[in-house]
Amino acid sequence: MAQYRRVSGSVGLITLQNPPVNALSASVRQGIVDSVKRALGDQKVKSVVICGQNGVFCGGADIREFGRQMSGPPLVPMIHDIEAANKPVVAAIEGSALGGGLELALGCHYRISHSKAKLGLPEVTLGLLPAAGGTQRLPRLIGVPAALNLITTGRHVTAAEALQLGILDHVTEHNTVDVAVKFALSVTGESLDGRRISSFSCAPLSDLDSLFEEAMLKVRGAARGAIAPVACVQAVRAAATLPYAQGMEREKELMATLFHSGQARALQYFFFAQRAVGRWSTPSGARWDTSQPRPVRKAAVIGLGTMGRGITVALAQAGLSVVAVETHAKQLMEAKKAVPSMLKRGAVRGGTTIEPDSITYSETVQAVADVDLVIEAVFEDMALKEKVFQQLSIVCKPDTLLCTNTSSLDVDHLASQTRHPELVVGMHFFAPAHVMKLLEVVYGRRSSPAAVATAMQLGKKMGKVSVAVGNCRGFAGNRMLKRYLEQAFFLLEEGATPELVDRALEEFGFPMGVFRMSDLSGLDVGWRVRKADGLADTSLTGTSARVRQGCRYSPLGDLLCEHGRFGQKTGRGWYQYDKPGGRVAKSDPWLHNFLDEYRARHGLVPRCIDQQEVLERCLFVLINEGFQILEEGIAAGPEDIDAIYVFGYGWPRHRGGPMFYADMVGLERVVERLERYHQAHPNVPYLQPSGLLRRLVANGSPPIHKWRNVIKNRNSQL
Ligand SMILES: CC/C=C\C=C\CC(=O)SCCNC(=O)CCNC(=O)[C@H](O)C(C)(C)COP(=O)(O)OP(=O)(O)OC[C@H]1O[C@@H](n2cnc3c(N)ncnc32)[C@H](O)[C@@H]1OP(=O)(O)O
Repeated sequence: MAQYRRVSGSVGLITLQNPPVNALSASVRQGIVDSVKRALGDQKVKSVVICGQNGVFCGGADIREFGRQMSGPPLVPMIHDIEAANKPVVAAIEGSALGGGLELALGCHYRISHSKAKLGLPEVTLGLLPAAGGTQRLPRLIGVPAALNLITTGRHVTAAEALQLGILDHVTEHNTVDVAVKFALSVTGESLDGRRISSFSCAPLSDLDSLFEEAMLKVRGAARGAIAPVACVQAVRAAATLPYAQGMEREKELMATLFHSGQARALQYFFFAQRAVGRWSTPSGARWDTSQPRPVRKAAVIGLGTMGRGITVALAQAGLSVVAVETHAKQLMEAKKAVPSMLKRGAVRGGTTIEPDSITYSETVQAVADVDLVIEAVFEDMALKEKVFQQLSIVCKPDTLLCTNTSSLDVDHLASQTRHPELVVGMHFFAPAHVMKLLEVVYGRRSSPAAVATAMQLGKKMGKVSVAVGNCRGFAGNRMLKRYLEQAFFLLEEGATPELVDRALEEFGFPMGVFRMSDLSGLDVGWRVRKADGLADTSLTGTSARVRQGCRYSPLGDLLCEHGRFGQKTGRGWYQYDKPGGRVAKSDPWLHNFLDEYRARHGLVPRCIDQQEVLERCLFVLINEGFQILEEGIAAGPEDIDAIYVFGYGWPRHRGGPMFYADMVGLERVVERLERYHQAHPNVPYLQPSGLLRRLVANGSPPIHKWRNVIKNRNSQL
């Protein structure tokens, strides 16, 4: 809806009304069309102001309407009519002017904004382009390079930046609508000839071709295989090279290629999925809307290795005062140097300042006596962590929340070491902890709703996407990753190379294939875990060398570690690097020889493996584990798993996440391929489709937003 009234005698005030963000639904568009008509037809009205109710101008098109039968007046002619009006129209921007919201404002003759507002054209993040004239008006208003940047990244800019770029005419600290009405009165009767952006020409540039070539290279590099950024560049190019009307035609054509694409569906699904993970629940009935988080003002970090340092920085950046504890003097000294410089770099990036005295350092755990929350980040060793939790339970206030940053160990067992197991949860950060967006909040059997709520809220305060998951080996993310890694190893045994596997995954859209990623994070990490589990015994010979606990096992990773090949840090891993710590992976003839010899030793005849098999084996097995995790209630819904994979494991966002991908591929096909691979590899039990996956197929493969019903109701017929 849009409300219309006359104010100050001669200003027609149109207020968009569609909470919470005044999205341009069919009824809002109809309301605008009707109101503009009324204002222009009313002789008493000399100028018009458009604003949004509740301090938000407009969050853009109503994303929930996409993919449905479109109704109501279309945006393009609506904005065209506003621009063509013979009375000045002023946009009064508060809160957000995004997507279609900013395009509406660009159709107005003037734009006045509150200083706290954010503006942007984020369509690219939804797999679209700004197709209500945004790609044609913005370059004409602010120049091609700046418009290219905003449209291809979708970033939101502050009012101050928007003013500097020339998007806004005025920024105010006062009541924006009042200021806009006053302004509208002041421009009554003035010529509008120079105010219609569609009549502008783009500022000429000397080397247009190389500008667009560079832009194209940049977007292709940033999001492998994503089609929307490419279309955005093409649309802006049309603005720079064609008259407005032809540019609009090109914008429309390009939008048509995107609008119904799988990528747009995936990105729009993911937009809502990110928000759904905030509405967490646990099997014991704790929920986001009924569990009260505790205030956390002072926190502590135990262990200042790579993870502990990152967590310390993340907490300080969130405005907490932090006690950073490291019992090894040398490590403490190094951390005291590293943390401030990480903070400084973060401040430069984010334009913030952190009080240096918000962090105090200590060599003893006694220093955490008065904190509200502790995050343990010591070496991944259960005996060591047990000791730390026993100590914390004695030293801390009785109501202090005790969190562990373990990536796979049993949170319930750690809780059992304390006096208040209900106050223990996992907070699983991803390296680098101050940069990576993902936080897995792991609730144990006895974690209280308040403990889970507090960790979830703290994650949000740190700018993370916090996902609540249950306690099991590897939680959700690493448990799925294990299956993916194992398949990659098996593929090498069967004849693939690291290059072939990585190429397939990178072409799928991962920033790094599994072997490059393994070289980056260090092969020794998994090796230590496998050794602790009694799996990494390379003295075994014959068939038992490749079998553990009755299942197929590949000792390839263990063998590489025994050769001292830990990845980038040693300059050798699945690839070779020019020096230890080198970043550029090169194919390594030693590794290929090693694989040949390994296969010969085990009587494995290499076969030709294509990209499709790589993708199906690696991804479907990971997806299958995801279904198992849903079945067990470790994750509450597919959105949780998808958020974990996009934010923590580099799953390409334009593919929506593993569970959404399964929905796109078709659950029946996933089952059929898994069954086929299981037949070929009967000693790999987790290639068997999970019970939930089969149940969904038996229920007619419902779309992903209905899966929760099937999960909730084991006997559901939907
Ligand atoms: C021919 C075609 C022509 C034109 C095409 C135009 C394309 C577009 O305009 S696409 C839309 C572009 N806009 C956006 O991408 C903005 C999306 N929204 C946001 O970024 C944020 O919501 C926000 C506006 C900055 C507000 O943030 P915040 O205050 O943190 O609230 P949220 O939790 O994000 O949102 C609250 C609630 O609103 C829902 N929502 C937000 N925006 C939209 C929207 N554009 N359409 C529909 N729904 C929207 C959001 O999902 C939340 O609801 P939940 O139920 O919690 O999911």
